[in-house]
Amino acid sequence: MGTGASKSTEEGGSQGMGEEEERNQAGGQLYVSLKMENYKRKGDLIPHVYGSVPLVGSWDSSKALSMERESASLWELSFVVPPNHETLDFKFLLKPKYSNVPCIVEEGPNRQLIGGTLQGDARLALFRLNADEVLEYRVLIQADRVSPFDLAASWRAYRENLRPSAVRGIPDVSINSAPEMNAENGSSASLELDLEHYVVPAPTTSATYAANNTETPRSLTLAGVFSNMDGSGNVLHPSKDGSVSADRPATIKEMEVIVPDSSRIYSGSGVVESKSVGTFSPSQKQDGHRGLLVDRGVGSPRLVKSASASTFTVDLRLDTETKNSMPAAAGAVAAAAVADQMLGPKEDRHLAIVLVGLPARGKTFTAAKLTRYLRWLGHDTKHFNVGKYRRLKHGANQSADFFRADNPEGMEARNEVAALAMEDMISWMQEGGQVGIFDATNSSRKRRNMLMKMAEGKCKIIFLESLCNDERIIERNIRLKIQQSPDYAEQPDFEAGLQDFKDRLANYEKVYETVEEGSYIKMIDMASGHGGQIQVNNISGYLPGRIVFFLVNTHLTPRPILLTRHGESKDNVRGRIGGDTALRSELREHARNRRLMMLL
Ligand SMILES: Nc1ncnc2c1ncn2[C@@H]1O[C@H](COP(=O)(O)OP(=O)(O)OP(=O)(O)O)[C@@H](O)[C@H]1O
Ligand SMILES: O=P(O)(O)OC[C@H]1O[C@](O)(CO)[C@@H](O)[C@@H]1O
Repeated sequence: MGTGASKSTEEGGSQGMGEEEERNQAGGQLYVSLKMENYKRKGDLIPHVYGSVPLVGSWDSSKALSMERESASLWELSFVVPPNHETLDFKFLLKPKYSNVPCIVEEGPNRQLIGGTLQGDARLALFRLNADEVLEYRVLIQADRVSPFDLAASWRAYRENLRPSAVRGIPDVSINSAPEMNAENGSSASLELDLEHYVVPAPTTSATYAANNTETPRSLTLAGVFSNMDGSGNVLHPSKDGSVSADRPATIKEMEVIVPDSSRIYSGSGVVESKSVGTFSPSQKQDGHRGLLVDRGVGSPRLVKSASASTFTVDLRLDTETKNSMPAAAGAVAAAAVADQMLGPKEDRHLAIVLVGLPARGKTFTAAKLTRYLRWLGHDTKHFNVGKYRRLKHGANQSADFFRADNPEGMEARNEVAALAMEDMISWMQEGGQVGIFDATNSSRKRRNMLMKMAEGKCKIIFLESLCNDERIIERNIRLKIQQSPDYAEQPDFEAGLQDFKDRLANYEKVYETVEEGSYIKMIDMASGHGGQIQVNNISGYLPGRIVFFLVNTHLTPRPILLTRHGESKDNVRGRIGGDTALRSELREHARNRRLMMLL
């Protein structure tokens, strides 16, 4: 018989509430393992699990998580939830891995997991194939509390070996299994948290254009509204999450790029003074987030009001207490992502970062970097680029006239694709997505009002405006855009492309309205190499604080990274390589000088 042999069940009766709460406080997550015995594959039918929360598909069988074959006839699905997770109703079902038909849901009421404990009687899973044929399988459901350290170790082992491991007795972590290329063997699940997905564009040599890596319109796959080429030769590839991505190496044209002096030296104290100007809501609370948060060793920003009411200082010194109390562990990222999906009031779970800025102000660049950072912290984040939607719907060869504010067709077309991208982003959030990054110029108050209306009651919006007053940087950016953007891939004449982009920019400049409404962060001259400024208004909460911290610290200009070998060590003198002995004493001075050289 299937059992709810969870640790929590056994402990539930004997533990006092205080103790249980204490254990929750101490961190750790519940590692839930669902197993089905003796299932021999019937055609392409594979056991799946679906249920009431986004993690298991929100009762949408097409998003059910497929179980993986652990041995010839034992199937398993495991995931991590916080100990005080929402009630999880779920059922087993049989269906093909890449299709939703046939879909045979197990008979009987929903199974229910509360606090890692299976409610009610454990029972066989019964699948009625037709009037005469019923299949029965024993299922095992187990929840174990694991510490962030064990999770981290298990996660690392998984990443390193890509096969089941049993570090400290903990089975492998498998979260949000997604369809993979090899449908036949049904082995290792791929992980939703593909932290390497994003490539930050390197300005001069990047072969990828950051906007290509962003989300593709849902309607592209559903209704065929868009063409399957974005006008620049991009081929659309189905990806593992069922969406489609487009990529192609940018056409590199011969041109000269002027790279301004990028040196930015911070003082050794780690305190950046007056980098930020503006208001910061006193209601900011670092502890307002209920999910497990991962300290990535970067600390939290401490925003200290200075004597002047309108300025504050960002203190970047690490809070050693916080640093030591949380593991900077990859495995805990997984737990954080799951915890974030399941905890907190619904309206607080979704954040939209809406970029604002004239063309060639680094919006896409910033959006891609921020996406990667937030994913790295464990937050489910997606980047929606309206330019990509525009290219797919209207082709990539629109001239500057398309972007004139007094061109009603152009305006309608632009607003339409912006609304489509926003709709897609909100739908994705309603399916459990956490942070959406909405990347367009959003350069008029009217457009931003439209977005705020669409977001009402669904997500919180923070505008992130990029302003740049340095003509040299703008010129460099524009030249890079002509080189890399699919908008100019078909334009063989670099100068003609340059002129068209400058005309486009002029059209935007005529009607540009800087952000003065709502919650916003302004990045001003951040790429100038002279520090720049960040202004914030009406920003509060853990995640927005992290975002400000990231933007303050991010490097926007190319800079050298110096690597150096250590000098000759005492072991080296004895002919040994490796070990960890001290340097030859006469080399210590040399090492000190070398460190100094690197700091300069
Ligand atoms: N804060 C910034 N200010 C100015 N330039 C920046 C900034 N951040 C990055 N950049 C540079 O801007 C260049 C162009 O960036 P990007 O394509 O992201 O611009 P964009 O604003 O999205 O343009 P568009 O609206 O035309 O798509 C990048 O190569 C990057 O080096
Ligand atoms: O419709 P908006 O807000 O101008 O923003 C989208 C447009 O911004 C751009 O990035 C401007 O260059 C275009 O690629 C894109 O079509």
